[in-house]
Amino acid sequence: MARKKIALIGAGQIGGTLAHLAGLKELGDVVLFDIADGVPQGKGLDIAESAPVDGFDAKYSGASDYSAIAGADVVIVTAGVPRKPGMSRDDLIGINLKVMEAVGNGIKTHAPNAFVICITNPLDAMVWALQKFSGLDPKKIVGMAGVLDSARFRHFLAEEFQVSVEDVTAFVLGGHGDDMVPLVRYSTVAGVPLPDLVKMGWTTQEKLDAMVERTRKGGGEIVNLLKTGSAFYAPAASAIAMAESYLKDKKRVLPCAAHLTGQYGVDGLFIGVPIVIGENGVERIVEVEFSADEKAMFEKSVNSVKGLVEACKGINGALA
Ligand SMILES: NC(=O)C1=CN([C@@H]2O[C@H](COP(=O)(O)OP(=O)(O)OC[C@H]3O[C@@H](n4cnc5c(N)ncnc54)[C@H](O)[C@@H]3O)[C@@H](O)[C@H]2O)C=CC1
Ligand SMILES: O=C([O-])CC(=O)C(=O)O
Repeated sequence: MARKKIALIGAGQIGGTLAHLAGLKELGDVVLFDIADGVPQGKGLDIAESAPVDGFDAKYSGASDYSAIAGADVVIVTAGVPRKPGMSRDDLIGINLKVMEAVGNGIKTHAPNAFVICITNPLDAMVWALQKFSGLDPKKIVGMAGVLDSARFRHFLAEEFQVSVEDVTAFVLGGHGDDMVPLVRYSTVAGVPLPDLVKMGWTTQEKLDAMVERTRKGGGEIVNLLKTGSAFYAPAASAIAMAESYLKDKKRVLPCAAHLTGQYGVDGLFIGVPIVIGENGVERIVEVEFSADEKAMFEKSVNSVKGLVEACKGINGALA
């Protein structure tokens, strides 16, 4: 059986980490693409030289020509720029929208049947634009944010409760901005919802609220620590989980930015919701019930994404 082909558009901090993880997990052969000629080739060779030590088989190549991604089963897009301290993700919209146009055209020409995972920020607007530029079936393109935001929440919860991260589940939905929606009612330890854990005295409402707030600002916390860029280990791990679910038809239920056509009262936007990822891409959109408070938070987050999409249309008339 031929190996799967994974194309990584952008060979920066996340792209390099994705390439390493894809090899360690033997998901397939990896092509790194970047406009900075030499970087994708160098990272590819460096990781390939680690394979004998770690004992995995995967071919690595680097390129600055889109023809190299031809026939890719999965394309993961991190091309663009990250933010620095003092910036919001939304400040990246102008420069990264131009990048999405180039990447979308490359995918349209060379890998139109791939399952595409967009990571570039501001995420929900960039995945929307990438779908428009590439013309991909909306079921074959998703944005990575919810898995990362939920992982951050799970980490904070596991530390607070002193339990294994494996036994903590969390769902963070909505757009990937500071008004994202961590759903405490749908987050659990060993199946016990967080509000029940407050009642059981495991934590206090104040501490839970603080963890929710820290999750919302989780990206900025890392940006302020790193100073030169943004998080890359957890974002790469999150996208690899999504790619693995597609490549192995695992049908995992993961919070991702998916194209909505009326679900959650949203039409024509990409918003973070729980979806099933299998061999057909987005196989199901899971519509959970919201309380009035949750609905209000979700709508606020959707409105932020709407504003960004309108801004994209203003910048590039072809999207209007
Ligand atoms: N969705 C999410 O949850 C997260 C999103 N991000 C976003 O991911 C993006 C990438 O982050 P990093 O890898 O840390 O940045 P980075 O700066 O390390 O890498 C970006 C790479 O893109 C390349 N690039 C720029 N324009 C290109 C083009 N037109 N075609 C191909 N390659 C191009 C650059 O040469 C660079 O190597 C940023 O926009 C960042 O904000 C970062 C973390 C989490
Ligand atoms: O905060 C950023 O700029 C990068 C990002 O999206 C995250 O780490 O959540």
